[in-house]
Amino acid sequence: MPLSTWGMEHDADIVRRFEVFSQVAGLVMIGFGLAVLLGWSHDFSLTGAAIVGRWDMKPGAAIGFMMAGVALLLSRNRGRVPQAAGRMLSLSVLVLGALTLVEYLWTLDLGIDHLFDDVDAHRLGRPPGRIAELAALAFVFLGGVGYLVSVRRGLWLRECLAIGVIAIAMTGMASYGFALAGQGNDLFAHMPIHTSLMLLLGALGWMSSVPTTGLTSVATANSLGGAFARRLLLPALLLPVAFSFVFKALQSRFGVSEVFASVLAALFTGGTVSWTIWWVAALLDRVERQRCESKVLRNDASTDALTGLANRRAFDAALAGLVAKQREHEFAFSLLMLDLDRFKTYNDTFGHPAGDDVMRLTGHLLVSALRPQDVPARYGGEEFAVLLPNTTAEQARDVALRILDDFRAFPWKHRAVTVSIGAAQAREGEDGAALVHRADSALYVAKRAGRNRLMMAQCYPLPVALGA
Ligand SMILES: Nc1nc2c(ncn2[C@@H]2O[C@H](COP(=O)(O)OP(=O)(O)OP(=O)(O)O)[C@@H](O)[C@H]2O)c(=O)[nH]1
Repeated sequence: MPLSTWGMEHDADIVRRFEVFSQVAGLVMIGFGLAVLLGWSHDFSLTGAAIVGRWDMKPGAAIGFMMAGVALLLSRNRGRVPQAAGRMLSLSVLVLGALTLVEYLWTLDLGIDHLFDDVDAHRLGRPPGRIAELAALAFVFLGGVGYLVSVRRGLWLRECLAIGVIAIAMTGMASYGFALAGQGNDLFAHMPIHTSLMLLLGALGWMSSVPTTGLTSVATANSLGGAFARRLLLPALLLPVAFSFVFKALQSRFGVSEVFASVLAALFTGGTVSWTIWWVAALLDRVERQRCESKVLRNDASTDALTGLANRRAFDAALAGLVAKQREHEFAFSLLMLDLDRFKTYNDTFGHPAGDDVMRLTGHLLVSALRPQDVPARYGGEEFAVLLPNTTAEQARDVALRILDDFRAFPWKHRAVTVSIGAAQAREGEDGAALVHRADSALYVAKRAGRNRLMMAQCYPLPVALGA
């Protein structure tokens, strides 16, 4: 079932997947935070084996991620108490980050950094267990995102804050590669890589929890743009960071020169961008071709091959549409039924191919006599029908007389070709079949009256012959 927000159509399945991702992100943050806290309390480093020489996530950060994770899980619950609890937790994440920043800015110690003994503390020259500066800023942003999502306010501020968290997380990840290569002594040097990863997960989790609003609505859109965003955004976000990380790690672990590592990172990043552009171009090309093919197929299915007019199926659909529209609004429309006169003798005398030429020319004559919104159709054999929207019987009569004149004036190849016309304005509540029947009956009367003329189907007992 498609959901629609901001004029975009969203696929319910994709929306659900994003919501599930947000819940998984919440669970991972809680689990990771718990594991880190356990590590601190039992004196082992969770990431020590994988991330040599780097310090672990601080206990304060682990608690921040746990609170953000629970808030994310609660965001799915519509109850008032869980909603209020989720809002409080998000505000707590914000306050945690803000207090840490206050500590840095005014060299204060508010006592929030002393949960566990930190062996790195002396090396860093700051209180034990204090969250890195940029991680603290990211917590302020992350808490803000969570709060704004839960109160359904400040859409663009919320998206800007989420992008801020993502930017900090990605810079943290990229600079980790440099730090590995022994060149990182800047702000990011003491922000652990897994803090960056959890921040990224938190921001994406909050953005995915409201998948039909903000920037995420593009990724869940049921369109080509949505398909691009779903497939390309995350790789585009992560791959360049991953490359710089991997090649800097190569530099530090295997003694690859800095120039060579940078060249490799540039090559792979450039290759990824080129591949992405190629992929988008190939997909656009395929979509364009499919659109052309389906247009041809659609035309084939609704067009009469000989005359180029609408076929019977398209006529029936257009008639049903007008009948339905008339039921909803006050709306006049009329129908002309046309039949070539003595066409059998034409065929018999000049041959079937010459008869086909007449059929084709009839198509041209009708199109040139009508407005773009009128629907001329081949009804069957040498019988034609014309639907005239927004047209009263009087106006339909003028159109039919014009067609009669056009046939009479046309320089036909072998002999004059004329047409008989029956016209009827749709009555209120009348169905399509009844309207066709009345116009067809008028056409029959026109034939009986001598052909080459118009007969109006009226409310009067006797039809009125015109144009003879
Ligand atoms: N060439 C050609 N002839 C067609 C086509 N469709 C129908 N016809 C012919 O149109 C003729 C219709 O003949 P009738 O129904 O007897 O009517 P008529 O000769 O036009 O006479 P009235 O309608 O009474 O004026 C038949 O000979 C059909 O074969 C077509 O697509 N091409």
